[in-house]
Order: sequence, then C-alpha cells, then structure tokens
Amino acid sequence: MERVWVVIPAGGRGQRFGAAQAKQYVLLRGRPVIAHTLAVFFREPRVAGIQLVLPGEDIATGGWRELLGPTQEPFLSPVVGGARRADSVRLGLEALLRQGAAVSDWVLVHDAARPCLRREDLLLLLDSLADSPQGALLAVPLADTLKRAENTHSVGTVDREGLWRALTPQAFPLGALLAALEAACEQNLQITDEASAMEWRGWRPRLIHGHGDNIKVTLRDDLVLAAAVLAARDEEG
Ligand SMILES: Nc1ccn([C@@H]2O[C@H](COP(=O)(O)OP(=O)(O)OP(=O)(O)O)[C@@H](O)[C@H]2O)c(=O)n1
Ligand SMILES: C[C@](O)(CO)[C@H](O)COP(=O)(O)O
Repeated sequence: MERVWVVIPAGGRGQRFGAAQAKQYVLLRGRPVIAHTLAVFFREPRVAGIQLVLPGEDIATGGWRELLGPTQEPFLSPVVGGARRADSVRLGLEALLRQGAAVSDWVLVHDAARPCLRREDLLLLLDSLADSPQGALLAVPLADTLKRAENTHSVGTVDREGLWRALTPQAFPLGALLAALEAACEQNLQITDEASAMEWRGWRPRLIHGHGDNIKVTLRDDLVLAAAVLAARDEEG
C-alpha cells in the first residue's frame, strides 16, 4: 500500500513580498505564515510524514522547531533548499527517499506560502488519488476576462475557456516526480510547479476543483487577504 508524504518547500526568500525576513515567517494573525500552512497536515492521519525544505541558515539556528505541532511525530529532519523552487522540491524528495519513503509512494507538494488550504480541499485531493494514476493538483477555473497587453495598452482579449489557475498541493508518485524534476532542472527549464514538470514528460495530471481562497502569499496585499480568509473561517466556526 502506497503511503502519502508531504513536502513543504519553504526555501524561498520572498523577493516580491519584500520584507526583511522571508515571507513564510511573517506573522499572520499572530503566528508565522508557515505555522498556519502546516496545521492542516498535522490533523490528517493519512499523512505519513512532513518534509520541510528550508533556507540553510534557518536549519542552523533551529528556529523551525517552534513550528512543530503538539507531537513531533509527522516531522522528518528538514533539509536545505536550492536556488529555484523546483530545486527545493527535488531536494525534499531526495530527503524523503533517504528517510524511508518508496518511489511508488504518493507525495503532496504544498507551498509554505499558502496558509489558507481548507481541510475539505486536502481531503478532496487525497480521495482523488485512487483514480488519478497521472497525478492530481488543486486548481480553479479562471473567472476574470483576460487581456493581452502591449506597453500597458490592451490589444486583445484572451479566450479563458479551458484555463485554470494552478494551486497546491500537487500530488504525484514520488519516483516519477523526482525523475521529472531532475531532468527539468538539468535542462534549465522554467518549471514553476510540479504539474509543469510532469506535463513536459507527457503526463496529464487531473485538475481537482478547489477553492480560490487557497491563495499564495506573494505580495504584501496577499497577507491582508489571507488574514481576512482565516478570520472569516474562524467566525464560521
Ligand atoms: N528556491 C526556492 C524558491 C521558493 N521556494 C518556496 O516555494 C514556495 C512558492 O514560491 P514563491 O511564492 O515564488 O516564493 P519565493 O521564491 O520566496 O518568492 P519570490 O519569487 O517572490 O522571491 C514558497 O513557499 C517558497 O518558500 C523554495 O522552497 N525554494
Ligand atoms: C506552485 C505554485 O504555487 C503554482 O501556483 C507556484 O509556486 C507558483 O509560482 P509563481 O512563480 O508565483 O507563479
């Protein structure tokens, strides 16, 4: 029986966010962004282990220990990330293999910078795996009218039919994902998510319709949005 592992790439610096500290450590409703991100996985019994991928200096200081849940159980020793997100994920997958995961196991890759993943969406993705031999990812269909720009002038409207916004987690068999990322990194391809590496290898991952409030904290305004999303959820109970 395949197990399910989680890799949390948190090795970025958050250039676009532009804070003194990496955005995954910025406080969101009193706790670091990444603490919110991890919480949903702590509560999921189908998760065999969580592999954090961190900036090197963070591992040295040991500050990541404060992110642990009540038991340290699902945590594996964190590893240092790489220059690009794809490198960090690759390093996380290699660490999982060293720590007992099998190539046939499933791995869910979820951005540290996405603190608003709903438990129901995580369960939807996990439930879909049995019928997703080519992998699966949370995504939402595009809802806005899209413009093509030339020098900040609109020169056309792009047909949005069939266009989706890729979210995370993205789920693939560990061995196949690692091979795809290794090959893609080797060729210096622009790989922004796991699905793009797998598509390049001819896979057709399933799009699982998630909620658009699973936002990534990329710019400063996103932190305000994330706080509002979490506050509304608290109010709903
Ligand atoms: N070399 C990298 C780059 C990114 N990430 C992680 O991948 C996720 C999504 O990436 P992104 O939003 O692009 O984060 P940053 O690279 O930190 O942001 P920026 O591109 O603005 O610098 C984040 O959790 C980030 O920490 C990573 O682990 N290793
Ligand atoms: C995986 C991802 O979150 C897909 O939306 C990815 O991190 C996006 O990276 P981007 O460069 O911020 O689009």
